[in-house]
Amino acid sequence: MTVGTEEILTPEALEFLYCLHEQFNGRRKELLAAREARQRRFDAGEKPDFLEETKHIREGDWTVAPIPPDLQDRRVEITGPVDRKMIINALNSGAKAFMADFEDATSPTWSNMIDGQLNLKDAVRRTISFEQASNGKSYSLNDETAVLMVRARGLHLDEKHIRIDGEPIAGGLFDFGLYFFHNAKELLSRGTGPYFYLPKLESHLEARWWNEVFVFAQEKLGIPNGTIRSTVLIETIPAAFEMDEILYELRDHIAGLNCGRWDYIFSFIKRLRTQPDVILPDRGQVTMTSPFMRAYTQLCIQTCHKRNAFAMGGMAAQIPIRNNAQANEEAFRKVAEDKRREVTDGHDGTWVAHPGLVAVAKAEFDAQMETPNQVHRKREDVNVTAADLLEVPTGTITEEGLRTNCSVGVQYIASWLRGNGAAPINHLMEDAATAEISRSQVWQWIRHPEGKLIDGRDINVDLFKKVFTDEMKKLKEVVGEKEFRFGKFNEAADLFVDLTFEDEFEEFLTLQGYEKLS
Ligand SMILES: CC(=O)SCCNC(=O)CCNC(=O)[C@H](O)C(C)(C)COP(=O)(O)OP(=O)(O)OC[C@H]1O[C@@H](n2cnc3c(N)ncnc32)[C@H](O)[C@@H]1OP(=O)(O)O
Ligand SMILES: O=CC(=O)O
Ligand SMILES: [Mg+2]
Repeated sequence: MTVGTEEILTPEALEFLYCLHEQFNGRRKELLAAREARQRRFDAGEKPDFLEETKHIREGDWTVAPIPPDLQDRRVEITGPVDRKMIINALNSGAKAFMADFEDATSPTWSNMIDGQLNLKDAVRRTISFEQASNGKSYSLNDETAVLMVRARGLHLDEKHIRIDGEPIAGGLFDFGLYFFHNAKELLSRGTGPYFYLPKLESHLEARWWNEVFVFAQEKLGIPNGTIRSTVLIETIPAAFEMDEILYELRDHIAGLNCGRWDYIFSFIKRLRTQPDVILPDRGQVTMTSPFMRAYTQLCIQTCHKRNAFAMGGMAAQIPIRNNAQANEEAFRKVAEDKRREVTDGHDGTWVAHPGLVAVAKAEFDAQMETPNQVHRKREDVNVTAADLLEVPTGTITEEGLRTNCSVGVQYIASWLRGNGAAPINHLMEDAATAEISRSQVWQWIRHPEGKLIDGRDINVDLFKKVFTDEMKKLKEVVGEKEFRFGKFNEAADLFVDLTFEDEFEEFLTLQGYEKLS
């Protein structure tokens, strides 16, 4: 048993999880089935669009409940896995908030899940500390720390280690339920609150589900309704058409929306993958200045500010590069440029992946945002249509792009299978969302009639096999035979190939990956 399990899975906490599962798992399964049904409609050629039946909400005059004082200024939020040392580093980083991540940045092994809950429990009580065995360095919290927020797993993921009447509990209910159960009252006594990030929502009905979970959980613990505050990631293409509705459903429990750019690109590919006019160029060519990405971020800002909610920016992939000052400077320049664009557009804050980037992002926001947020900038000048959100980015597919997708995808999956959900690869932050882009591009390029390299060669199974074999050979040379064998690279390569060859597109690589995790 993982050390500390008894402290987290107390009889009372298990009873709480049981109640959440009983109340909400049935509806979760219906919502997942609704995603599948919608996919079939997209496969038949339907385009995502604003919903007719919720027009009154989009056109209505309403705002979300006032946002708590400690969430008013979120100009820089750091994100990271629920690892003990990283939690301390993130809370001490100088960022206004820290999103502790059970989703994209975490491989959901049982020990990661239990340790993560223990670490967060200690962090909330400020008793968290860490000794690094390799260099004897000690870690503890500074007097002033970031506001803690927790991202629970998405609706699609199960937590297979807790089964109720033979069924696994939802990963998201497990993460939310345990963090809330153990910490909500403590957080309130310390003048803050139970704050969450909600990932990968595809509709306002999913937001309604989360709202019902919150209402139920607060009542069960005797905590006032409206205490929980969540920030919903707009990181799927269907959700971009339901931003008002998502805010509306969660209006008593919302703090804002966040533009989760990497999953958004993945979702665009995944949901529209069979449509003849939809094919994306190399991953490196799809940027935040691509018109469809600008349309979505601008609409998010306008929608949030109209409802007095915050519009958070996203994650630039660059991270500090040690031992190469010039490359490091270039990485910082790119992050600064990204953050400058976000604050100029009207975002109220942004994400960074690394403590070394807090100052870079803060400088850009400080320079242009004198107030704690800029919710007063209503951006009434923005006029985004469905066609703008669906504008397919132009560019080219190169052999290099195909090779990078294979290599980076396998390197990330190997890391995830080893229990690390975020990894530095080619000096960029890679996590579950970025890896999904890589493998979904390869899947689509092989099958799409326009799946051709810039030199006219067809991207087919033979080309993929050749490129993939080459890339695995190169990887083996770089990491070494032994590391390749024992570092889960073979398993990762097998999974990448399986996902690529399955005609029925797998919704998330982490679903098959999870079967291989302990
Ligand atoms: C698409 C999305 O969902 S984005 C959000 C999800 N993704 C993430 O949260 C990624 C977060 N970032 C990370 O996990 C890491 O920065 C990585 C994996 C990208 C790079 O990690 P590393 O190569 O180990 O970073 P590096 O060696 O430069 O770290 C230096 C120090 O900073 C710390 N550090 C790095 N990133 C973080 C972080 N996000 N939070 C807290 N501490 C961090 C390290 O623990 C290390 O501390 P130490 O000096 O006390 O030992
Ligand atoms: O969760 C964030 C993203 O970009 O995906
Ligand atoms: Mg994401």
